[in-house]
Amino acid sequence: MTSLMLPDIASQPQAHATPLDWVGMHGIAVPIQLDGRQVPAKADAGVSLVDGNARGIHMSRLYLALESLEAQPLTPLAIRRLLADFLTSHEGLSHAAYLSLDFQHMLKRPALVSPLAGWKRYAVSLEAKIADEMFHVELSVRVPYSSTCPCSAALARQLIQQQFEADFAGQHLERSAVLEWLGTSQGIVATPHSQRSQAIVSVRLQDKLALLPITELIDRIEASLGTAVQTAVKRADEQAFALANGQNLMFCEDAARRLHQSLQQLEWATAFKLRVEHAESLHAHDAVASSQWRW
Ligand SMILES: Nc1nc2c(ncn2[C@@H]2O[C@H](COP(=O)(O)OP(=O)(O)OP(=O)(O)O)[C@@H](O)[C@H]2O)c(=O)[nH]1
Repeated sequence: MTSLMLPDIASQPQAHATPLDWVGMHGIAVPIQLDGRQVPAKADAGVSLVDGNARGIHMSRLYLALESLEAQPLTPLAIRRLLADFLTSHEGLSHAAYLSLDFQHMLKRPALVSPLAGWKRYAVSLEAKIADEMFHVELSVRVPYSSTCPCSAALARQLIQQQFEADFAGQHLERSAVLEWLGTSQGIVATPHSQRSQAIVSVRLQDKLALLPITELIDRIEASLGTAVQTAVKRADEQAFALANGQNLMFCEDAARRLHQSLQQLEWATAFKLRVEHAESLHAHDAVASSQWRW
């Protein structure tokens, strides 16, 4: 049997003419090219089905078009061309084309003090579409960081002051005795709580952008939050991290405001939304703040 004789169900007329917003495939395995490396990604690819009389779209045409991602670096232009291919291959059937990509972006990060370095893995997703002949692309990243509660820090300091009063009341202060006291957990009786936190940021990119600013966005987020989680850590690095956290106390509101102000400076972003989640060690629930700009 030749392919000409195979039944083509998708092309058959449809009894109930109802257009559909999105038809396609979810969770396709595709290799993409990032920073000269091949990275495994998961794609959702779809088009609208505006011809309500057509039974179905041509899934294989979308699937095969995705092969272009393997052969070139992932850029906004490459994504735009791919979406244009989706539409060309569905002429008369579709007006809108969609692509989502999920992958992990690996970055090597230096330690704070020691000459060590290690890898960090960031969850990245891209949402792109051509609709009403306009191209839109949104880049989302999930960035872990450390936050120390400012209220908890103040309460701990107060307890240390009270302990100092109790231990040294009425005494002539000996510098060496105070120094020794400062180095004990009987003196420094309380510590503030810290939490591993996450910033989830989505940025709508300018449509003429030549490159995908994934690393730039992650760097911007980590710089504005101040206490990124670490990779390879020796004791000197851990001590530097403790100092950085002590000088960077923040509620989730502080983190969200900092991020908002910093993201507004991005030249290549036309809109953004952000959410920060502080996985509290004080509670079994999280403290969360979110914000958006022109979203
Ligand atoms: N439209 C549609 N196709 C599906 C679905 N599930 C599986 N398929 C299959 O996807 C395969 C590819 O469809 P097409 O792209 O139309 O394949 P084709 O007709 O050989 O390719 P063209 O000649 O390019 O149209 C077919 O074998 C369909 O049966 C579905 O829910 N909808």
